[in-house]
Amino acid sequence: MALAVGIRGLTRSLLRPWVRVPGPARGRTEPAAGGGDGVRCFGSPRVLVEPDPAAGFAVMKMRNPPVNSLSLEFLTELLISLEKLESDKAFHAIILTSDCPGIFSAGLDLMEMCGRDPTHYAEYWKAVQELWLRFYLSHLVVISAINGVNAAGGCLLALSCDYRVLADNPKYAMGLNETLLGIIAPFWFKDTLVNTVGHRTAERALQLGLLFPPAEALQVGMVDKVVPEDQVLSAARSELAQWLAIPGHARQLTKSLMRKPTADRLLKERDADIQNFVRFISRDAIQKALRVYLEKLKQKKT
Ligand SMILES: CCCC/C=C\CC(=O)SCCNC(=O)CCNC(=O)[C@H](O)C(C)(C)COP(=O)(O)OP(=O)(O)OC[C@H]1O[C@@H](n2cnc3c(N)ncnc32)[C@H](O)[C@@H]1OP(=O)(O)O
Repeated sequence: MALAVGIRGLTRSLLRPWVRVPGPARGRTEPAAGGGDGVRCFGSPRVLVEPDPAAGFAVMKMRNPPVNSLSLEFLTELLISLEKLESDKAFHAIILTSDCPGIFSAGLDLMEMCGRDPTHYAEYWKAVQELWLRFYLSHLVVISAINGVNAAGGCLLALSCDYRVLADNPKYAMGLNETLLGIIAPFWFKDTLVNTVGHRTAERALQLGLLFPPAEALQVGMVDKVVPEDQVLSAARSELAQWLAIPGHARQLTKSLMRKPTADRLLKERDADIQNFVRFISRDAIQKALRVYLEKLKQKKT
């Protein structure tokens, strides 16, 4: 099986980088995230970036409606946006949020894991790994402004940030709910959760597939702050000030010191992890479980 799917090659083949933002924001000069004037938003079809270079950060808005499920194209666009900001010395931080009302992310795109062939599963999983590694180890400060429900792979993305602000709405539960789908969070999802909430809470949360409403998410340490819904972005911006006041090299090296051992575990076994995923997801019983789950999501509407 061809496992060496290069994400950089993939991004080049899939996307024209930095296409103008489609829809209402196309070609428009919007107020920058931090309030500066005249800075152009940029991005790709599924990721809108509102830069505020004067303040040193950008707001990255996920907009893959209806539920910001992490499809291969969407993962690729998120990676391109991150790379672009990381390679520009004007930016020291990102605020990651959602442009889909009430939804931060529904997690990995089930359509990418259902009824496809092993080569596709391998390519998809490599992109999921890459997204986690790049966000988890980013030299930028990454703060998530979680403005909606946030399941499984979406929760992993938020857990990879340096700080999490969650909107105080009881509907906005978040967690790694994989077991509810009959699947298993991989070891690096587990490690990221353990590093955030501790072993006992993670063990219970992972086995039961718990999605924590805001008050509980705060209590177990899954998020750092819960604020009224209309203050999520401003709270993230205020928090950023403290992080940006620290000498950058000292903060970055400390982040790496804390996170590298966890990332190295995956880096050492990356291909084996892909093969495990492909074997697991290709099993008839797992495919059936995912189809049943998808069907339940659809039936919920009727
Ligand atoms: C070894 C494997 C390891 C894998 C590791 C991680 C796995 C994951 O991340 S799996 C994904 C887990 N996610 C979930 O369990 C969330 C599922 N979704 C929901 O609970 C709801 O959709 C949500 C609460 C997010 C939003 O609810 P609504 O606003 O009521 O929207 P709908 O439920 O009607 O959804 C709209 C539309 O989107 C489709 N959908 C939802 N989630 C996903 C998804 N993760 N992937 C693909 N598609 C998704 C849903 O079926 C609806 O489709 P249509 O009926 O065609 O409109």
